[in-house]
Amino acid sequence: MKFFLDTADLGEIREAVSWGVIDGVTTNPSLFAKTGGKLADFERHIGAICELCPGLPVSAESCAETAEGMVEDGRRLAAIADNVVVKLPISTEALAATHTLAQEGIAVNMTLIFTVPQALLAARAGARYVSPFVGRFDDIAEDGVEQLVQVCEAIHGFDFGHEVEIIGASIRTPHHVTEAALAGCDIATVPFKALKKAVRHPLTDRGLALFMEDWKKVEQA
Ligand SMILES: O=C[C@H](O)COP(=O)(O)O
Repeated sequence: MKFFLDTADLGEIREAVSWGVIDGVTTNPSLFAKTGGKLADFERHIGAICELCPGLPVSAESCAETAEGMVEDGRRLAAIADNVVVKLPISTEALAATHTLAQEGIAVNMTLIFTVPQALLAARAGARYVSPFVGRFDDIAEDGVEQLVQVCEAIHGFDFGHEVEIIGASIRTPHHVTEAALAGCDIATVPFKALKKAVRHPLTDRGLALFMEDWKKVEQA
């Protein structure tokens, strides 16, 4: 399974890319808002992310409400850099926009996917990436992992006539990362904080402390 970083923070992207584990970046309006950036800075900011990870897919979301608006945004976003993927929240308008953008060779990441039918429709319309959410199910006391498993089974068993990768999204914990991998996700998009947590384990910390202690004995001997 590949890892995308779910952030619009340039410092986080720079650091995680330096670890050699990042295969792409996903952003959304909430993540961009967190950076404190203004609307006028949005496209420049996406360009800066693309420069930090050349050749790796970077999802940039359109907030248009009509298919025409999404297509227009999509073309403009795709012109920022070759590695931009246009992110569209699923709706009938977004399906139509995806159909048009895909025919023009512009990759779409269809987001806010919570069910198998939504995932199938996104892929049928031409989405290159389909993003089922996990954590937001947990927020309403439902099982996000169960839905993720079903989406993976439904998508991977069908030939859509183009490549479709599943991005496990709304991943909040190392446990979600494990479940996404076991469900068969092609990619998990993980916030920086959760990615850092996934590196750690209390037994790793304890083992390292012991190694350091014993090494001091060797040094003193
Ligand atoms: O846009 C996709 C994000 O993965 C959503 O994550 P979140 O539910 O933690 O906001």
